[in-house]
Amino acid sequence: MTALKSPKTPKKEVPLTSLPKPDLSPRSSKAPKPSSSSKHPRETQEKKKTGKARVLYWHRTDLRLTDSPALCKALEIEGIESFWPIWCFDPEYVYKHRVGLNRWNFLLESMEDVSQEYKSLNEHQKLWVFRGRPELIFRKLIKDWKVTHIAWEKDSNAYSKVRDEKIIALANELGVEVVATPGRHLYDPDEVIKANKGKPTMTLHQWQGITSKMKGIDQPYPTPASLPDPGPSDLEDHHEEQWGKYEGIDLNADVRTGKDTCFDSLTGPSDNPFSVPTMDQLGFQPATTTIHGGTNEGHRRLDLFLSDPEKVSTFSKPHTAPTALEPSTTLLSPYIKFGCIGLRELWWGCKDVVEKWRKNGGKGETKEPENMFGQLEFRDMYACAEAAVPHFERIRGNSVCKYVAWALQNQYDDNGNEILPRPRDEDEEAEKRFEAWREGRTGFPWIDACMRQLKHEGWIHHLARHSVACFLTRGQCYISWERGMEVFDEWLIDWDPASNPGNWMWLSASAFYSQYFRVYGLVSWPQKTDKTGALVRKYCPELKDFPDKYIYAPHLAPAAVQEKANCIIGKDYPSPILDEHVEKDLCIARLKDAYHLNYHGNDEDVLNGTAEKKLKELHEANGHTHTQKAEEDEKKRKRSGEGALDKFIKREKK
Ligand SMILES: Cc1cc2nc3c(=O)[nH]c(=O)nc-3n(C[C@H](O)[C@H](O)[C@H](O)COP(=O)(O)OP(=O)(O)OC[C@H]3O[C@@H](n4cnc5c(N)ncnc54)[C@H](O)[C@@H]3O)c2cc1C
Repeated sequence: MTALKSPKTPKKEVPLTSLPKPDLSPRSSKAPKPSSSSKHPRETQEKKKTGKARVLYWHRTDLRLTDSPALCKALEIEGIESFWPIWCFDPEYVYKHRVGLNRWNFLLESMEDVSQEYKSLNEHQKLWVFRGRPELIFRKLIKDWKVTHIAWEKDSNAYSKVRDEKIIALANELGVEVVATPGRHLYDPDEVIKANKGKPTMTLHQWQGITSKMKGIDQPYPTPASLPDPGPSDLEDHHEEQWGKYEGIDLNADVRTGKDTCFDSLTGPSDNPFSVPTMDQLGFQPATTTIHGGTNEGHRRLDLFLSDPEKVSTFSKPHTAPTALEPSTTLLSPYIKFGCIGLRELWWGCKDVVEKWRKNGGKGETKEPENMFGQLEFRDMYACAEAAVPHFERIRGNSVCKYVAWALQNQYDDNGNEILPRPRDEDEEAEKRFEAWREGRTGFPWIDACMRQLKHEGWIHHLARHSVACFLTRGQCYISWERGMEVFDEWLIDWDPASNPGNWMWLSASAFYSQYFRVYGLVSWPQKTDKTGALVRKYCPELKDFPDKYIYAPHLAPAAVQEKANCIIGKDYPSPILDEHVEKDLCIARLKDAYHLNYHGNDEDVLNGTAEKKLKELHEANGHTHTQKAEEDEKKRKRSGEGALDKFIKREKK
């Protein structure tokens, strides 16, 4: 294990009242290795019958030991006799959520890493991994292991709340104490929403106003330097329950190998019980990403960022480069998503560095929202919106989402449930555009490179996310943001239930942002940070020999240039699927209509279909349909004596 600096000495003293006493110290003090003469846990327990609490610490998206308020709170429980850090591999997650191979891989690596961290504190410890539905597992463990407390890091998003409620109900039924502690955000979203009178925070300014009246952000919490022993680990599995039973559709079927053994038994293979499953056991093919999970890798990246005071102090998100081959931002999002690093470590680490930089006369310090603090605040702002808005992840029923008559919107049955698997939409053209976008073959190299990078790596730069999301929705394709979000749900390693829908609503000008007329250019935008098209050459290798001049618009290259580059557009690389400028104008016009009618996802007219009808009528009346637009363009061209492609070439020459 690498010795890591603590960003700041914690000011918070954690009272250590429990017996045996876990040692909580800052991460910088490397955990002592257990001596080779350590006794077997059961033997040790015989001698120390001092305590009576038997605690399960349930890891979810907090795969770290550092800066964990929830873990600290769990270790403070009075009189701990046995302590098991556990993980439940839930079939609902494995089958019901779209999760790409890169995120699976990252998760398993992070679980393995945290398990090793536990081992380094106490040789009898590890991450105890179970395979099955948490409510069944907890029932069994409470009975068989005589558990008295269940502790976890509380999250406020809709997914977690449903899961938490089940376990809380079970604990109440069986007389077990629950210790759920927030820690995934700078401020507990539930508290912020309460302070905002139950309303979501829809601007950063609003979030800042509310939190400025709350207690300041906690300092990083200390890392345990020792850990109580686990209790007995025998657990009879008579297959009395179908631990991994799942009857819905397997949304990850397309990335499976056809054989999955993860849920064959509650505790995993008999020769390695409670172990972290492998990709193979989960039935998955290998991942493709170069981004690796783990609290150690997360801290290495964090330390690297903090070791550059100028970079930290002058960080300005709009000035980072989406075209860079090496990430020009921190690439900490996957580690934040899986809780491999603590948020307070990053926040106070940056505060410390910036303060020193200032004292040393550093110049050019950036301010919120573009600096690092602003980035983390945006994350909290979305969490406080998601937790307060039912159906935040879709249009229908979502009170903050403007209604636009997008193509390929989610379909619902009479009971309001989404129809899955999704029937192919009647709008063939939109389906084709969507597939081309997803697969990175739109004929616009910047979009295609970003989408191919996303699929391959599970991460792309924030402004690359802007580009592809804008293109798919209000920029050119006029396709529902729900469809784009779903692809991100699957492919992003850093997928977050608040940040993903929140940012998709932002980019489609459905909420948080309203300047729908500002659209990213498919050539001009990437050219701002890289005229050579390095990212395109990497992810669209068929274009690698095009001269810089045509790298973002190879369809404009003369035939001789295409031949020389060994890539004929329309044969070796697709022709553009649409006319960038015509579609942009149409999209802006339709968004203007939608803003005029100003419907939201929970309006009665949206729920009963009237809004869509009214909007389409308005588009028709205003001349905002493809046919009307084509006729109008044709007339204009005839008047000016222009050929169909002339304007592209002129634009290119400018
Ligand atoms: C359409 C779209 C979808 C997105 N989906 C997600 C998602 O599912 N999960 C996710 O973590 N981020 C999402 N983002 C936000 C942002 O793109 C990523 O957080 C960022 O690119 C991660 O890279 P980084 O760690 O290098 O970021 P940095 O610039 O180094 O920022 C540091 C941290 O700040 C937070 N952050 C920065 N910008 C945002 C933002 N706009 N919204 C929320 N948090 C932010 C992240 O935790 C990030 O790790 C999305 C953005 C867009 C446009």
